[in-house]
Amino acid sequence: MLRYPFCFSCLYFRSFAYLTVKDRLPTILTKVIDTIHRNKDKFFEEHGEEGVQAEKRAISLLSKLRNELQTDKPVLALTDNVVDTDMWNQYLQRQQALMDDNEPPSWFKSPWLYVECYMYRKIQESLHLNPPICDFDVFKEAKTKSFFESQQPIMAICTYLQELNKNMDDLSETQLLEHFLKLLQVSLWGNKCDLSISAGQDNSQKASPVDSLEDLKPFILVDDSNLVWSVLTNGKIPGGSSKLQGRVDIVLDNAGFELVTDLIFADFLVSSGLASKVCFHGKSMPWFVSDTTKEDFHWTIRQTLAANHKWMSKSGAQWQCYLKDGTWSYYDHPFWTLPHEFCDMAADAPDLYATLQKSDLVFFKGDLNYRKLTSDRDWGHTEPFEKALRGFQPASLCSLRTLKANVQVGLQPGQGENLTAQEPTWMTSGKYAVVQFSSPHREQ
Ligand SMILES: O=P(O)(O)OC[C@H]1O[C@](O)(CO)[C@@H](O)[C@@H]1O
Ligand SMILES: [Mn+2]
Repeated sequence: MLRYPFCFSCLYFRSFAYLTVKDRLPTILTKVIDTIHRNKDKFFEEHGEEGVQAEKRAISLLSKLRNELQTDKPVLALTDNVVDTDMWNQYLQRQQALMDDNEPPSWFKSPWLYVECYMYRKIQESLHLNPPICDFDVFKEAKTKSFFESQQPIMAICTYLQELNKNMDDLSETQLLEHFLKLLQVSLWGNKCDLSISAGQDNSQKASPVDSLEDLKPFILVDDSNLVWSVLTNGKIPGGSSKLQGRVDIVLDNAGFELVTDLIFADFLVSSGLASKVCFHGKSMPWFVSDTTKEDFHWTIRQTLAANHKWMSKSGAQWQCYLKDGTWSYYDHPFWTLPHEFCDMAADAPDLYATLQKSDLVFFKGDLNYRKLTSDRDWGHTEPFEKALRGFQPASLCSLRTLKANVQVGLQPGQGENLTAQEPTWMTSGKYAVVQFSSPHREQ
């Protein structure tokens, strides 16, 4: 039987996992409680006294949750009876079976990935159990703020895109490749701007993204962009003129600036003819503070369209058209907000796996997706990406991720050790990134 490294958990005092659960998660919960409380008047206006009672009950459930987390109590089964409740409760059973001495899984004695996802799902449960306010997005304010705080760089990349679109037909293949690499990297570095690593603090993009790409290049630890380009050009080396014109999927991460960079990249893929169709995948509930929901996705496009800036507004209008005519589509699937590693997808969400199999290339944005791709385990840094995927290969795939958790595979011998010696926090600071590719069609 194959043996895999251990999952990260909070058992190791001072580990990043431990500090996240001990410090960052309670801070996020406190902010959630505060947000719900500050919206009391809104709940009253919308639902009368029932809304106020719902607000009180939700806060009391969340305070209880924070206390259970901080005192390492057992993780409890969910009781809200919605579409994914059974999946969560079955997963708890699975965790229980893995525990030594038949102890119940608890906050600090379970895999980090599991308890972190569980906290976000429990926030949702506290709202589900209080129906008048069950659709309230506790992170909406933070996501909106991050979008508005990034207006300058958003204008800059929309202008870049529209200038490029005007001249698209005259570009040589080499020029096309250059623009492809730039916009891929803009989308990559857009992942710096998540609000979970900063426990909800402002983390928005301030500088113009295209200008800083050259300076950021040394921080890309694995760069498989050429392999991604090969897929999009049917394996032809620059100089040929073949374009794939196939289907690209983007498994989204954060709303705000990062989402705009993904939309820009998707626009480029379609307007250049490299892809004929883009399918976006988002979360079906508020998740890890800044992750994109269906509401965030459409809100962002509407805001871009309504902006008082010619090129932003033109971009937003184009994106609306792509959605209307089916060139772009948005999907959410409950699997993205389960705690499962992606190698479980084929068995636990076969419909989603089959959907991804129809794609020619799937981008996975962000750190959490990387943790799920690699099962959040303590792999050696030189282990091949394919090995860490543990059979998850629905299609050619590429992770675009800035490092914010201590898993990283596919490095050169000595690369990880050198980084650790120079900069002990290289895996969690968000300063480094990877463009990491894997394909079922690739010779290993
Ligand atoms: O938005 P991303 O890139 O998935 O990052 C989510 C963050 O949450 C974490 O799971 C830690 O809370 C890290 O992995 C990462 O910092
Ligand atoms: Mn995120």
